[in-house]
Amino acid sequence: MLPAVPWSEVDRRARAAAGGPVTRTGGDAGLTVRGLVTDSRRVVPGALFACVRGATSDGHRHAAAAVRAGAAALLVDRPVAPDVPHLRVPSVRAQLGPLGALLAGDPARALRLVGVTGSNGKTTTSTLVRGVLEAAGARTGVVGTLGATVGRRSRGTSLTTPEAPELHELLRWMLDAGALQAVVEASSIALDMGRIDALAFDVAVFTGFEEDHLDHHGTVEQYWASKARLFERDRTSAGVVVVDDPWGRRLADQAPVPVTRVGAAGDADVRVLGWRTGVGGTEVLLADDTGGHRVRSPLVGRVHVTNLAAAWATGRVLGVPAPQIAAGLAAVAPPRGRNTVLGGAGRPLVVVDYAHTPQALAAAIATARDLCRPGGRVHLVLGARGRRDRYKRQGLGASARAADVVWLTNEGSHGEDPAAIVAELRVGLLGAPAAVRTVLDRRAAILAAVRAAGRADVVLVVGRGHETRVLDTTDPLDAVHLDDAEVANLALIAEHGPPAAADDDPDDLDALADRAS
Ligand SMILES: CC(=O)N[C@H]1[C@@H](OP(=O)(O)OP(=O)(O)OC[C@H]2O[C@@H](n3ccc(=O)[nH]c3=O)[C@H](O)[C@@H]2O)O[C@H](CO)[C@@H](O)[C@@H]1O[C@H](C)C(=O)N[C@@H](C)C(=O)N[C@H](CCC(=O)O)C(=O)O
Repeated sequence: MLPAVPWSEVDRRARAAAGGPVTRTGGDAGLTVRGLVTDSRRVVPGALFACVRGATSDGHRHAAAAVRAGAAALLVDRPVAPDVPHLRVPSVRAQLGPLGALLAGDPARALRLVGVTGSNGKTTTSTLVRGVLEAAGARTGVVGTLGATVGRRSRGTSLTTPEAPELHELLRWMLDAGALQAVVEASSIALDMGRIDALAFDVAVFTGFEEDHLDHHGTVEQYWASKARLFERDRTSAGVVVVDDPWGRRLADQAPVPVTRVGAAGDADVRVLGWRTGVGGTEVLLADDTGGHRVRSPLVGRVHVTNLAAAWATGRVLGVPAPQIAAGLAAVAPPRGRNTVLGGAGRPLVVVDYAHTPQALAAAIATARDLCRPGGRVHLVLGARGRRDRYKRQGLGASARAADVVWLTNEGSHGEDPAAIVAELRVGLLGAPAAVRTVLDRRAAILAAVRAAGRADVVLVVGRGHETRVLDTTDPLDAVHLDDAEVANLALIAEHGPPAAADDDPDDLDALADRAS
């Protein structure tokens, strides 16, 4: 249960955080508020309702509804309901972190915190870091794209990084459940919009970078700058940075906090010396200041090599002994929709992955190629989400050229014409050696790919990963259930029968070729 906080205390915290004048109106000495809410449809009696100006709506317009739902007071930047106790501040959004923390009882002060950012690999790395910290004996919560978890309890979230009040409430929930530590996925948009304000991380992790979310950030430089903010002194004490791309290298060079460099480069502090991956998992050979280490993980795919190395480095920075880190990494099960491997046992393999950027797609195709049996082909089921980051589509098509057969399909058009989205993907595929087919119905596309695949082949279904809802209109209420892994499993059974009893697949790491980094 969230604490009841005196109105005067809210006023004091708001003044400390504000960059300009704060005016308190109404509210007698006995007034308390419980919980900070930014959506009028979620107000509970006694809450403080923050009127946030957004891109499509303005919370000030919903203040009356919030009061009707029982809001005890309002946080505003212009007067809207003079009779209701309110605090007027220069920026409501800028107060969400400080006041969200206060109204959740400042849980972050009692938790050791790790923040994870990067274009790809945030979810996997967060899950791995949690595994490392739990192996060291302390209960650890995690919040990110897959929701929030502590112990065996989970809660759904609608954003990768929730709005600050929800995030602080989740940290309170974790603390109350006995957590001593928490791992927070920090998206660039969240960093930009202040969703992780009022959190001081012990370690900030950067998993890598490629162009994304330019609809929001405008330029790549701005996108990088948003991520780099996590490495400022007021946000973290230390950094762990994958330096395999120039943006990571630049971050490691410019960060004002001590940084542990991770990657294949000779000057990396945690250096990847070699790796191999297959259906049985991934093995990475690392070197750090304590010597060489062999890390084994059930996660499948080359993209996880640096995720594992970054989680290793985070454990080291937090003082976890090497054997416990290795045990923790070995015990973490693959997160849902991150190179989830289905099939095998006499049937083609199907890999379901979240890859939705050109580089992530290229890496996913390379992993699918690693998993093919001799002579096997890669069938790629590819779409692109409507009404978001349209500039990525031709790049996705270009990466798809590395597949043998490409099944272009719908990935949730959000009101756009699915055929027009596919046409834009096709531009990147012009002249490609790959055979390209279009099946707009996503279920039918997955089924067709699985039907066409031989025993040595791999069907790679990308874009949605763990997601189970798909939307083809602009009204979120029209979203329907669609789970790529579920469809692929049904297709495997329909086309190739149930798994054979004797599994003669090469699911032993020793059967796999070594790679030198
Ligand atoms: C760009 C962005 O992040 N937008 C978020 C932002 O929307 P917005 O500013 O347009 O808000 P708005 O809809 O205009 O509403 C303004 C205010 O009025 C309130 N309201 C609105 C209607 C109503 O009836 N009552 C009411 O009180 C809203 O709750 C809000 O506080 O505030 C909303 C409420 O919190 C968010 O749902 C919305 O996320 C949208 C849905 C979104 O899709 N965001 C994505 C792009 C995002 O943040 N993704 C990142 C990155 C993921 C990754 O790593 O790839 C993430 O962290 O999830």
